[in-house]
Amino acid sequence: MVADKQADSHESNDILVSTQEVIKNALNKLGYPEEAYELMKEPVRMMIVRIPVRMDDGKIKIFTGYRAQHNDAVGPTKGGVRFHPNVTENEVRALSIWMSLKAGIVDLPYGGGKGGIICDPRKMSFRELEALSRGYVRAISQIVGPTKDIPAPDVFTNSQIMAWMMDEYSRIDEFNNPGFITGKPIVLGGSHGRESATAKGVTICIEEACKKRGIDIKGARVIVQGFGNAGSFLAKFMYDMGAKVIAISDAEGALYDPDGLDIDYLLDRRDSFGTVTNLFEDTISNEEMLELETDILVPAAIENQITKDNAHNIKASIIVEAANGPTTLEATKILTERDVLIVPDVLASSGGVTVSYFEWVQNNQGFYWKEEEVQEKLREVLVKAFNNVYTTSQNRQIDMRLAAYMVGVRKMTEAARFRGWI
Ligand SMILES: NC(=O)C1=CN([C@@H]2O[C@H](COP(=O)(O)OP(=O)(O)OC[C@H]3O[C@@H](n4cnc5c(N)ncnc54)[C@H](O)[C@@H]3O)[C@@H](O)[C@H]2O)C=CC1
Ligand SMILES: O=C(O)CCC(=O)C(=O)O
Repeated sequence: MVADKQADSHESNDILVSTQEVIKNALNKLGYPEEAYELMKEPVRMMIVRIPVRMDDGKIKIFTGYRAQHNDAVGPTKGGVRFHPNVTENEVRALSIWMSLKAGIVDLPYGGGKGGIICDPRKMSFRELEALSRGYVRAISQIVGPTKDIPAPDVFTNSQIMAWMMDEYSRIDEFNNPGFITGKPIVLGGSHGRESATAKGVTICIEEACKKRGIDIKGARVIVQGFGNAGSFLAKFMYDMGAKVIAISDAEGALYDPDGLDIDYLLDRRDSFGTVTNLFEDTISNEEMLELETDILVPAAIENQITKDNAHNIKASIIVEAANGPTTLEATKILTERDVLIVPDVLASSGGVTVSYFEWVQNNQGFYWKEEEVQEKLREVLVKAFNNVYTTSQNRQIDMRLAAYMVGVRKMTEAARFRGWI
């Protein structure tokens, strides 16, 4: 038990440590003093909560949850809530820092926040999940709210969970408060385009990256790791654009067809947790899939999938990170030396929080936009952000991850400076 805990904290510690390393490097390159790094290296607030839930067998189970608020110099913090057995405190800390960077890159009036609960929703009933979601909101209610910290979906959470959380917060607040959370169902104040927004943002980044590398998406080979919210919509967008999606995967394994998979068929069969490969006998492993010949590779599942151990074997010429933290720093270095273009997570996956911002704006003004308006605004934001980061990387002769951190960290550091914090 103790050994497990140590192994866990070591792994997620690495994510935090590597994030801190790039933040430090970015702040140095921008010429900020040491105090800026001291402020930015950790969340300003971290809440740990214990949530009792009566399970279907009548017994009470206590769950541990977290909410990290990285930096609120620019505005309220914002970021998703993850339900996953491997959630750790340090992972949530790192994820909250990445949210601040995303908000900076796409220029939103937010800082970063992130939440997580250690649980396996795949093994819980609907009723147990509702009780856990409501219990989490009650536990963190003092530090969240539409002008403080606005949660959203992440791994293994969805619009139904957002709806329960919004309802619980509205009860506590004693009035209907849709702006407390984003990623809600449309009938409860959700925005058109939010469900597919992360994948749409990734698609826009793929289009821009392909232009830089002279790759035609039509006919290009694409591999997508993860078939949940981000991965499944992305596979569908690529498929509809005429790309050949040769492999997809989920937590159980991967499917591969060099002639291209039938994505519509797979979408019809996947379950609500993004699992589909368990229905097939002829599967390969996630590890094997990542090393297949391809033009574009999109990790859209979990952290630390591309490491120094497999980076030399990756064949893709473009990697677009839909997932948070799929590539380690060592792997980034190896791949960059091999001239692989990596579009980093903090840029590539920022479509989700961008449309979440649109949702929050619509909730605040009580006036709702058409799907086309959302899509047009999202494209404008993402194309500008991509080119800003790309140009920074070219001008400074640095990889796109460091360039993205430089772009992302600047606004909150300036805001903190004007506030007199540093
Ligand atoms: N949903 C959103 O709006 C956003 C999601 N992201 C990131 O995208 C990634 C995926 O998130 P979602 O699609 O929302 O989650 P999801 O819960 O909808 O889907 C997760 C997918 O990853 C697969 N998976 C889980 N563990 C795996 C493993 N060990 N190996 C391979 N596949 C595994 C699952 O089977 C599922 O297909 C995460 O890193 C998340 O933080 C980033 C920005 C926004
Ligand atoms: O939609 C949001 O507010 C946050 C999405 C998120 O958690 C992420 O980008 O990692």
